[in-house]
Amino acid sequence: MTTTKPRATPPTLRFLGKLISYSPLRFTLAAVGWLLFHLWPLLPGVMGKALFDVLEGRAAPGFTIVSVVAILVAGGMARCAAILWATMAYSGWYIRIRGLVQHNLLRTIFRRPGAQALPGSAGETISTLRDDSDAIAMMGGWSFDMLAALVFAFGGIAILLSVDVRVTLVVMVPLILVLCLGQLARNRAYRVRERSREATANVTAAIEEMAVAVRAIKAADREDAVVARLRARNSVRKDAMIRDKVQSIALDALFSSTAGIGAGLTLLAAGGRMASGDFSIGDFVLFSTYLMQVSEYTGFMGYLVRTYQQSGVAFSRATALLQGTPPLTLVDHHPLYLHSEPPAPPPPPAVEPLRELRIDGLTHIFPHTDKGIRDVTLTIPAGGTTVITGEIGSGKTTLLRAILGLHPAHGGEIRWNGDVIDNPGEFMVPPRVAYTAQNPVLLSGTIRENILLGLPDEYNVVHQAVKQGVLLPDLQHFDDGLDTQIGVGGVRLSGGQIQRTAAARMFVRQPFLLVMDDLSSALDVDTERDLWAQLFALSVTCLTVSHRPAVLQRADQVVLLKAGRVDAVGTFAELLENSEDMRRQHRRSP
Ligand SMILES: Nc1ncnc2c1ncn2[C@@H]1O[C@H](COP(=O)(O)OP(=O)(O)OP(=O)(O)O)[C@@H](O)[C@H]1O
Repeated sequence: MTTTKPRATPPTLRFLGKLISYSPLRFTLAAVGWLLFHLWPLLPGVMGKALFDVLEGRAAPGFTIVSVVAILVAGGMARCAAILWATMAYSGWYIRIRGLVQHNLLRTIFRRPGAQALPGSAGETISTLRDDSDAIAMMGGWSFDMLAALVFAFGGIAILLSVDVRVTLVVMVPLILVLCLGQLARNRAYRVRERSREATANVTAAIEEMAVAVRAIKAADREDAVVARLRARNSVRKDAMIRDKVQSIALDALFSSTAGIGAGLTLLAAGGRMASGDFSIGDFVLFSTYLMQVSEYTGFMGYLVRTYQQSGVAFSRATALLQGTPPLTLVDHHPLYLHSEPPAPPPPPAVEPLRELRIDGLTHIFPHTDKGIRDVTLTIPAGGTTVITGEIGSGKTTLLRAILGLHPAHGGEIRWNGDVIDNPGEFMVPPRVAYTAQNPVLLSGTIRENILLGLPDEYNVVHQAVKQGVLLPDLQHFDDGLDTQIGVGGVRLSGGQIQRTAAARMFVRQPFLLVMDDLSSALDVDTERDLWAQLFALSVTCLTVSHRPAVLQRADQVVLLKAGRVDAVGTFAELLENSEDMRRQHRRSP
C-alpha cells in the first residue's frame, strides 16, 4: 500500500547544504567572486577620503593623487574580473541545481501510480517545476549575497566608527530606525505581493480550464459566462497588482531618500567640528559614500531575508509534490547530462508472451471514500476477449486502472503467467500491454506523431494501425492525411476520431494484451462494428469495458461488476440466464 502521508519539511539550510555539496567548487568560486564584488564599494569611500585628505594636505604618507587614482582603477578592474568569474561559476552552479531539482521532482512523479502522480492541477505542478526549482537554485546565490551584505554593513560601520564615534552614532541610529520601519512595511508589502501572485495564478488557472474545456464550453453555449468569470478574476488581479505597485514604489522612495537624509544628519552632527577642522572634508566624503551604500545594503538585506523565506516556501511546495517520499529526495545527487547524451538505457528485458493473466483479490478504495473495487478475482486466458460490464459507477474503469497499476492496489495481487507482478505501473506497459482510456489524451502535433509517440515507423506499421483503428476513411477527408495537425488535445478531431487515433496508438505497439475502456462509446454503429471486426480478427488478448450486446455476444467471457465486486462471470448467454441484473440491464440496452 502506498503512503502519501505528508512529511515535515526539513530546515532550508539542510537542503542548501546538500545543494552546495552537489557542485562545491563552482559554488566556492562563485561565492568568493561575489564577495569581492560586494565588498568593493568599501574602497571608493576610503579612497574618496584619501583624495580629499591629499588635497587638504592631511593624507597619510605615500598617498598622492596618482596613487589614489591607480588604486581605484586597479580595484575597478579587479571587480570586473570578479564579476566575470563569479557570473560564470554561478551560472554553471545554478543551471545544475535547477536541473537537479527538476530531475528529482520528475523522477518521483513518474514513479507514482498514474492516477496519483500529481497532488494538484497540472498548472500548479508546472509552476512548481519551473518557478520553485528556480527559486531553490537562486537561493544559493542569495546565501552569499546575504553574507557579503552583512560583511559590508559591519565593515562599513566599523570604518565609520574608527573615523568618528559620535557622528557615526548620531547619524546611524535614526537612519537604522527608519530602515527598520521600512523593513517592517516591506513585510506587509510582501503579503500584498503574495495576494497579487495568487490572483495571477487564479487567472492562469481559469485560462487553463478554458483551454481544456473549450469543446464543452462551446457545446453548452456558455462562452459568455466563462468570459465573465475570467473578467471577474482579472479585475481582482488588477486591484491586487495596483496595490502591490503603489506599495513598492512608496517603499523604494523611502529607501532611496535615506542616503540624502543621512548626508543631512552628518552635516548637522559634524558641521561645527568641520568649521574647527576636527572633521575633514575627506571624513564627510567617507560618511556620505558609506551612508548611501550602507542604506542600500540594508534594503538589499531585507530583500535577501524575504527571498530566503520564499525559498523555504518553494521547498515546501516542491516537497509536497513528492507526496510522502522523504523531502530530501528533492536534493538527492544524480548525474546530469548537460553537454552529452545520457548513456543508453539498458535493453528491455525479454518479454514473455501472455499465457494467462490472473487477478486475485484486487482491491482499490479511493481515499476518504468507500468507493472503488473490492476483492476482484478473475482469470484472463490468452487469445480471448474478456469484457467487463456493469452499471454506471460499478467500478469498471477502476478495475482496469488498478490492473494497469494506475491506481495502487490496497490488497490482492496480479500474476502474469503465474508470476506475481511487483509493480504493475512499470510492468503493464508496451510491449506487454497497451491501453486506451475512456477519454484518451492526445497531444498537439500530427495524427502520425500521436500514434507513434516516438516509435520508428518501420514497415509502415502506422498504416496498419490506422487500418485496424478504422481511421483510414477519415484520413481521406484531411488535406494532410496522417500529417494533419490536430491542435491542442486533438481539438480539431471529433470524439470518435480521438478514440480511434488512440486505438491506433495502441495497435501500433503490437502488445500481447489490449486494454480498452469503452472504446466505442463515441462511435456510430457502423464504425463500431468495423472496429470490433478488426479487433476480433487480431486474435490478441483483449480486456475491455463494454455494455454493447454485439460485443458481449462475441466475448469469450463476460465479467459483471456490481458495487465494485464481481457479481457474475460467464458467457453473455450464461449471464443472461443466471443473472437478474444482467437481464435487467439488457432489457434496456439497444
Ligand atoms: N477519483 C475518485 N475519487 C473518488 N471516487 C471515485 C473516483 N473515481 C471514481 N470514483 C467512484 O468509484 C466508483 C467506481 O467508479 P468507476 O469510474 O470505476 O465506475 P465505472 O463503472 O467505470 O463507471 P462508468 O460506467 O460511468 O464509466 C464510482 O462510485 C465513482 O463515483
